Amino acid sequence: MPQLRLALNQIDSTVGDLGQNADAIVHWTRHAAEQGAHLVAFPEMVLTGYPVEDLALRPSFVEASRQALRALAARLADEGYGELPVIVGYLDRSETAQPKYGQPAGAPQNAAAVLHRGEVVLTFAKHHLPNYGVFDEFRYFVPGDTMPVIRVHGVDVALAICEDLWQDGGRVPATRSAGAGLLVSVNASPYEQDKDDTRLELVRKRAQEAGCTTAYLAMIGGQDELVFDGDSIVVDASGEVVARAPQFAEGCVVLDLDLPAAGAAPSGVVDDGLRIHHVVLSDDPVPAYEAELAGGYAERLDDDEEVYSALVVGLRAYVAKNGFRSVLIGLSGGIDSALVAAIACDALGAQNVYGISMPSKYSSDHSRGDAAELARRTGLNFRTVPIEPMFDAYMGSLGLTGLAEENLQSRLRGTMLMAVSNQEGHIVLAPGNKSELAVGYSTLYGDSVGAYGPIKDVYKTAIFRLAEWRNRAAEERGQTPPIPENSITKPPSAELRPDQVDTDSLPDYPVLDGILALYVDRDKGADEIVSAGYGEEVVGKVLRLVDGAEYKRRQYPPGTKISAKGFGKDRRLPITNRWRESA
Ligand SMILES: Nc1ncnc2c1ncn2[C@@H]1O[C@H](COP(=O)(O)OP(=O)(O)OC[C@H]2O[C@@H]([n+]3cccc(C(=O)O)c3)[C@H](O)[C@@H]2O)[C@@H](O)[C@H]1O
Ligand SMILES: Nc1ncnc2c1ncn2[C@@H]1O[C@H](COP(=O)(O)OP(=O)(O)OP(=O)(O)O)[C@@H](O)[C@H]1O
Ligand SMILES: NC(=O)CC[C@H](N)C(=O)O
Repeated sequence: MPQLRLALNQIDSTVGDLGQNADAIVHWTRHAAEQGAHLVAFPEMVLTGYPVEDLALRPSFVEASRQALRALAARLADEGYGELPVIVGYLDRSETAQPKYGQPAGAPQNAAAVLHRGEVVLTFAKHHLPNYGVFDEFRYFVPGDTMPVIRVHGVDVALAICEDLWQDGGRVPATRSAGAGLLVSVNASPYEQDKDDTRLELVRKRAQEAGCTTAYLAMIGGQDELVFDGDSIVVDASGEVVARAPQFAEGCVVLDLDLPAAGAAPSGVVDDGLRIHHVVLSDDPVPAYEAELAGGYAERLDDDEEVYSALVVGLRAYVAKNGFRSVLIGLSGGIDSALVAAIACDALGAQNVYGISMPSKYSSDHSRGDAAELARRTGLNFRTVPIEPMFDAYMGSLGLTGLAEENLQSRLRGTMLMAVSNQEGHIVLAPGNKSELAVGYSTLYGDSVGAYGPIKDVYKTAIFRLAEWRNRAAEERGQTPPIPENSITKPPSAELRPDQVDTDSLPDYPVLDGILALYVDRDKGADEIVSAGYGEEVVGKVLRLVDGAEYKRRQYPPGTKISAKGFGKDRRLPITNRWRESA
């Protein structure tokens, strides 16, 4: 059996930065060459970044991607890596299919290419286009209709792109029909809780269907609301795991695979009308090499650590990729802003995190003290600016009462945060959680101001769990737990009027989150939620609040998605909407 040394580069790329992405590909190809690799792969659309959204509709960007691909092929050869075949995802256009929006050139395609000896020797487009959740690929792309197979050192390697593995039919059975000895799938699969288990089962199943070792190469990093968690997987033809890369870590998995020698060159049309496109790069057996490398098996993170890591990676990517270094947070002494501050310190370093306590006449002593204690524990930059003089000035002019008076306090804090952001250049983090966003429990242009919402997809009940996990993790490492115990144990309160607590307006969080999980995440109707054991009255109230807060959510900043249904592209509801659920 020939052996093939495969290098899977689980790396980050930045949407639109063709130059920097090409540099990263060269860097990691050099690394793979130094490791003696015979075949090198990079993730889906690594050259352009993923997802490019409506940039795909701009012919200038499509051309730039095609041009960057050709330049990359030449550069790899110039730098001495021409003999090494490199699989690179990029944005292409079809020479034949008409664009959907009348652009002058052919329709855009989510494509990948094999670069060898300075040339683009093979290109192919994704066959199955995802069009659900956060994906809109039918909006942009036309599907590919070939089955790419490259012969590398006497092994036939079939190629696929992400969704090609998620749907039945297409390139997986075609890999078997083509008699390939290895299937390499390049991916950009956004993080969701528990998706690692789903992916593992998927890859095992598809390897058995394809009848060959299957390498699933994942992307790492973050793009706007999405986090890419890595977790590349290689399984053999029987579905046994051969290697698994770490989650949330950039790097290269290099492994030696025993693979069957290729037979006669595959040709013809196979499953789903896919025409085999077979390119022989090298029929020579693999040159002798010495060191035995193993891909290894990185242990999975536990559930809370995994979510927390996703929140850290998502925030870090957003801040860095948008050209910022520092963030600003209003610190109330409560658990939400404390958790956001802990995440920010882990993502950016405490020296880049700025917190302001902005007490009003309703702020309790403990809320001021807890905010200061958080700053002491984490080392973030801290100051206190009371809002009372500004509040008094507004009240003197307007004579506000009730909710208007309450919301004014929140808005003064929002204005203050934006003013300091303008003055000092930090971006403002919005500390709203998924429970609050669901029911509209925040003040528009008040505590909802900001550039990014790190915990907007985390329910309040999970906020407590994550805070406790982060403190426990610190203790286990012999460090100071970042979040003051009091911020975790005191009853949540907006402190906008005397003795206010969240439960004055909302059901207890376990009940609220239970209902939201059914209504928001699973689109259950009122009857089904009541049948699940929740009271008719509370269900009616929560559903009314959720429906009535759509306008507020639309104006909320973007933030890291961790669930299968975040408040972003996953859940698109009309703002103007008279449909109401009744139990
Ligand atoms: N469909 C629609 N499309 C566009 N705008 C719409 C609208 N419906 C109302 N509006 C407008 O929205 C505004 C009302 O919204 P808004 O000003 O936010 O005020 P509102 O939602 O009435 O009140 C804020 C609520 O959030 C609570 N809160 C505030 C701050 C922090 C926290 C916390 O614990 O985290 C909780 C507070 O106790 C109160 O219950 C009005 O200007 C109204 O005209
Ligand atoms: N006294 C304050 N000083 C600074 N920021 C504040 C203050 N009060 C509220 N904020 C900001 O407004 C956000 C909403 O806070 P609020 O206390 O109303 O409710 P919360 O959702 O329970 O949040 P938290 O758990 O952080 O207190 C806070 O996370 C914080 O960023
Ligand atoms: N880029 C893709 O095709 C991703 C789609 C796939 N179902 C996933 O979530 O992993």
